[in-house]
Amino acid sequence: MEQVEYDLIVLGAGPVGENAADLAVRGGLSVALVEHELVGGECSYWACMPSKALLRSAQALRAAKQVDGAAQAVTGGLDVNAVLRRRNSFTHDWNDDSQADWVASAGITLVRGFGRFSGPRQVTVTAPDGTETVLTAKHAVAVATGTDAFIPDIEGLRDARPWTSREATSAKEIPKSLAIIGGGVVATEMATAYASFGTRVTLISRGGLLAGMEPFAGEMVTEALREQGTTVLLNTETKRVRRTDAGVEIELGGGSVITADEVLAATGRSPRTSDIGLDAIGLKPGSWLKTDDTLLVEGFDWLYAIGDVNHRALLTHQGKYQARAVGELIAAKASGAPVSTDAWGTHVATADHEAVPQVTFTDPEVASVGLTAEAAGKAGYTTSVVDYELGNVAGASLYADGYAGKARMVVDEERSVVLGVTFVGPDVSDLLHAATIAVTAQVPIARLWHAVPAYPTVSEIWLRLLETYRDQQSRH
Ligand SMILES: Cc1cc2nc3c(=O)[nH]c(=O)nc-3n(C[C@H](O)[C@H](O)[C@H](O)COP(=O)(O)OP(=O)(O)OC[C@H]3O[C@@H](n4cnc5c(N)ncnc54)[C@H](O)[C@@H]3O)c2cc1C
Ligand SMILES: NC(=O)c1ccc[n+]([C@@H]2O[C@H](COP(=O)([O-])OP(=O)(O)OC[C@H]3O[C@@H](n4cnc5c(N)ncnc54)[C@H](O)[C@@H]3O)[C@@H](O)[C@H]2O)c1
Repeated sequence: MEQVEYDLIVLGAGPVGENAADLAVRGGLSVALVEHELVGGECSYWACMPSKALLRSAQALRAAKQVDGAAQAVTGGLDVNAVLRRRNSFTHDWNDDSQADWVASAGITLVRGFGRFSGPRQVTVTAPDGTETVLTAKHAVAVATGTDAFIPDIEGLRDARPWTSREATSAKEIPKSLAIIGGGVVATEMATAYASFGTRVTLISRGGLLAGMEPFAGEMVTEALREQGTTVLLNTETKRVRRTDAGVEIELGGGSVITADEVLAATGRSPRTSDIGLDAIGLKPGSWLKTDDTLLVEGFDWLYAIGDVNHRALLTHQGKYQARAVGELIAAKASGAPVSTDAWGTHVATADHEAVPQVTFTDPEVASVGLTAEAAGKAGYTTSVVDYELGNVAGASLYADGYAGKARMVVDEERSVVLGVTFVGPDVSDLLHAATIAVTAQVPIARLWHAVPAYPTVSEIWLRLLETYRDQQSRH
């Protein structure tokens, strides 16, 4: 059995593990990056990239159809085979050579195989041919193993071999009908994509859609999905699922039965920690790895958890943000350089708490950052809520005929700063970063008036929100 020592071991080469390894190498450390599937992780091959590729073509088609003059040039429908071909180009046909080449060029040692803790600071990697290598970490181990799809305990569901996000994002053939259980981001995005391919989609949510976001986001997406031909069943329990010769049969709470070729379980995620030897270091297998803001796992001074597996914010960009903090922190600690761990310091992931941006790529898109009005109230802030119809902005009316959308800004009255912003509308995703800067930098409202949006862009929504806020204030 081979034994090797590195300054840092990173377990899992998804986007988050890759980034942590890169930053640590840049800080002068030797790093082993352990991966048992594809370098690039879920995001590159079965999540962000293929899902967005599946959505983009229909979005472009819709955008052209919404502009008189361009609409006349749209004489055909979506070419689904071309969409799948384009998706395959983003996943490199599920081949990770280019990412493995990047890892090597970055000076990181890629160790192919399945890693498990075999003791403190020690990871044993079982290679595909069964050989074992024991890796020892001089300074730290960072767990970046991500998540699997969570399949709930619905009678018959597991036996019915449901699709998860993996099958939905990598499908080579498009089913004629698809039932989706769940009302979150995966459910709404995949309903949007498959409906655009002509699949008969039935979405079954036990509540509303997009819980945790501003309520109008879920309401507008529900309405849009229905207009796009999806059957959206809200407040509906899934009682039983059964695979038949023809596909699947799904019994709902009220006793009615729906049938479909496939069923997609879009019901959340579970941490990939059940088989990584957590018991060898005194932790419970299968648990989320809870961390402090330096991403150290509670009770350890050498064990970090980054990305999805720590359950702080299950998003690639947020995990990469954590990875940068951790890679630089471990390198700084190893060299005796100063560390910066106060709130908003270099080596902490402060933004995870109240400044997380997210885009849901439905049509309309939902782009949000920070706290919703409800979350801000629960957190004890005294707030004002400012709403504006996006379609009334001159830039939006030029952008698309009949542009319909909505924006909300949540203001902290005590500090006069923005706590959260939500945009719902066609192609609003790139409006989001200005909002993220306003929220993270805690830009005072008085100064925001000096950030002048160019006329006539959709960004003028900022001016409208400020004017509306001013008018609301003057009425009080
Ligand atoms: C359908 C879908 C769409 C999404 N779209 C977006 C989006 O548009 N934007 C966004 O920000 N987020 C999106 N997400 C979330 C995003 O995919 C995750 O937040 C991100 O992949 C987390 O990165 P990670 O590196 O923590 O984990 P992962 O990407 O899951 O990578 C973990 C890696 O660790 C490896 N690994 C695990 N255990 C071991 C082991 N024991 N030994 C060796 N290797 C191991 C795995 O093989 C994997 O390669 C989406 C998720 C889904 C499901
Ligand atoms: N564009 C993006 O940024 C993007 C896209 C997709 C996924 N993601 C990330 O991936 C993660 C996973 O997405 P997701 O949609 O799977 O999770 P989610 O947490 O967003 O939604 C899960 C849904 O499943 C439902 N559900 C859970 N258990 C159930 C049960 N027993 N019966 C019926 N319904 C049940 C919930 O009510 C909820 O509607 C999210 O946290 C998200 O951040 C991000």
